[in-house]
Order: sequence, then structure tokens, then C-alpha cells
Amino acid sequence: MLLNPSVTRFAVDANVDKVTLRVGNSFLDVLLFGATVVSWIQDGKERLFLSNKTVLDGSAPVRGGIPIAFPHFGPSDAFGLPMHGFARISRWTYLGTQSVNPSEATVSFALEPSGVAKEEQGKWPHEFKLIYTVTLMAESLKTSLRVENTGESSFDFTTVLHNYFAVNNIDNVRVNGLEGKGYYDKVNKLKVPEEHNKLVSIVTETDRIYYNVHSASVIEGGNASAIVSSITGFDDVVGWNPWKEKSATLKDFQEGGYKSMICVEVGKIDDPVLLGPGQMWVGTQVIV
Ligand SMILES: O=P(O)(O)OC[C@H]1O[C@@H](O)[C@H](O)[C@@H](O)[C@@H]1O
Repeated sequence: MLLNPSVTRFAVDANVDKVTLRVGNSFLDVLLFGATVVSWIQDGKERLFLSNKTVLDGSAPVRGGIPIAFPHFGPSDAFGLPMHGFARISRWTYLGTQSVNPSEATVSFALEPSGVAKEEQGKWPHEFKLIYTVTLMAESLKTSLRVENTGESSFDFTTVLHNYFAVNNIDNVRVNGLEGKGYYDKVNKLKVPEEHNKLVSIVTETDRIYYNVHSASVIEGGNASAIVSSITGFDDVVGWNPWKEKSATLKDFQEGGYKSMICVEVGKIDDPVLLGPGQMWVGTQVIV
């Protein structure tokens, strides 16, 4: 089959542009806002969850797709940055198509201090350059974040690629690949030395950081619906589902949406990256 890969850039409105990649029957949409992947359709099936109450106008982080947390994962930090940092609420620069060959299309995006969202500019006092590279193939998606220290002094950071996967029914979902791993249970504020389940079910609000995981998959009804593998650079995997009560408190979360999503995020959280002047770090994931 001829895949005819292509890349198209659309101006959605004055603030938000979107880049669409096509490879055969696979389509990917990436907003310049946050360099957020918001849709990945394979053979007519949407692989990512996107809340129907999210705003896509650049006024708030996207609730769904693959937002990027940087320069920190989690709540507001010592620098007064918002939850999950500024990367997901800044408008990235489109660097264009990096390559289009018969089986894949690659685009990339950049963020430097001058591109950081106005209200957050200058709070994190470091010179940096982020490059986010997205490769669509007919059967998979690869995303890679490169962080460069372009300044004169060291900085450290934590980061995640916040994958929201679409599922049919969370009751039938199991996460594989976590057995034997230690984790921090953020809901119960508990450090658990070892996950004993081969397949982890989600039956209540779940918010966990699993350590040293380099491959994890979402199994639904016995079939893998998303496999996150070839994880390099990132050492941790976050599993998140807000469940009924918590999701009802999130104004951008559609009613009942917790049943049709699961976040399996790749992160560098427990052991922050320290970058000296001129140094760089790269984190990559491949999703099948
Ligand atoms: O609502 P936000 O800022 O997009 O965050 C969503 C969730 O993101 C997850 O990565 C965190 O582990 C959760 O604690 C958090 O609630």
C-alpha cells in the first residue's frame, strides 16, 4: 500500500495553529499551543482521549492528547509557575517538516524563553531551548523531547509527556508492565515498595508515579490498546485517572469522561535532570 505521507499546516485562528500529519490511514494533529498532540486517528479510530469540554483556543492547557509538562511535573513550584510548568501553555515555534519518506513523516517544534507564555515569562531564570519532535508512522507514533541548556549556569528540571489514551470502558482496562516496580501513590500519599499485580486495574481515583519503568501497556478486554515502549531518557511512568468525584471538580473534564480515558505518562520525575551549560537531555517514547 502506498502511504503517501504528508504534512499540512492550518491556521485555526489568530492564536492557535495546527499541524496535521498523514501517513496512509493514520492522521495526527499537533497544536502549536503547547506543541500538544490533540488527535491520533488510525484506521478511523481515535487513539487519544480529548475531553469535549476542553478549550483549544490557547487560554488553558488542553485536557487530553499529549500535553508536555516542563520545567516541572506537578503543582506550582518554587518559581511560582503553574501546575506542570509553562511548556503546555506556551505557543511553540513550528520548525517545519524534518523529513517525509515513504513510511513516515516527522515535524518538530521549539520553545525558548522568548516564547514562554507572557504571564510566566522570566519566572524560571534559565536560558534553554526545547525541541519536540513528532514522527508519525502508519502503525506507531514517536515523540521526543530535547532539552538544551543554552545559558551560563546549571539548572535542573522534571518533565512528563502526559499521554491521555482513549479506552472504551475503564472497567475493562488493565495496565501491564508495572509489576515489581515501586511507586508513590499520590492519592493516599503513600510510598509503596513494590507493585504486586501483573495487571493493574483502575477502580477508583488513581494517581501514581511508578519508578524505573521503560515499557507499559494498556490492555482492554485482553488486547493491547496502547503500548508505550522504547522509552529512553524518561525513567518513570505516571498512571492517572481522576475517577468520578475528582473529574467532576475539573471544569474542562466532560461528564463521565473518566470512563473513557487513562493517562499513562512517561516522566523524568523522581531523579530530576541536572544540565550544565551547553549540556542537553533527550527523552523519547514510541506508542504502538
Ligand atoms: O489537571 P492537570 O493540571 O492537567 O493535571 C492532571 C493530573 O496530571 C497527572 O500527571 C498528575 O499526576 C495528577 O496529580 C494531576 O491531577
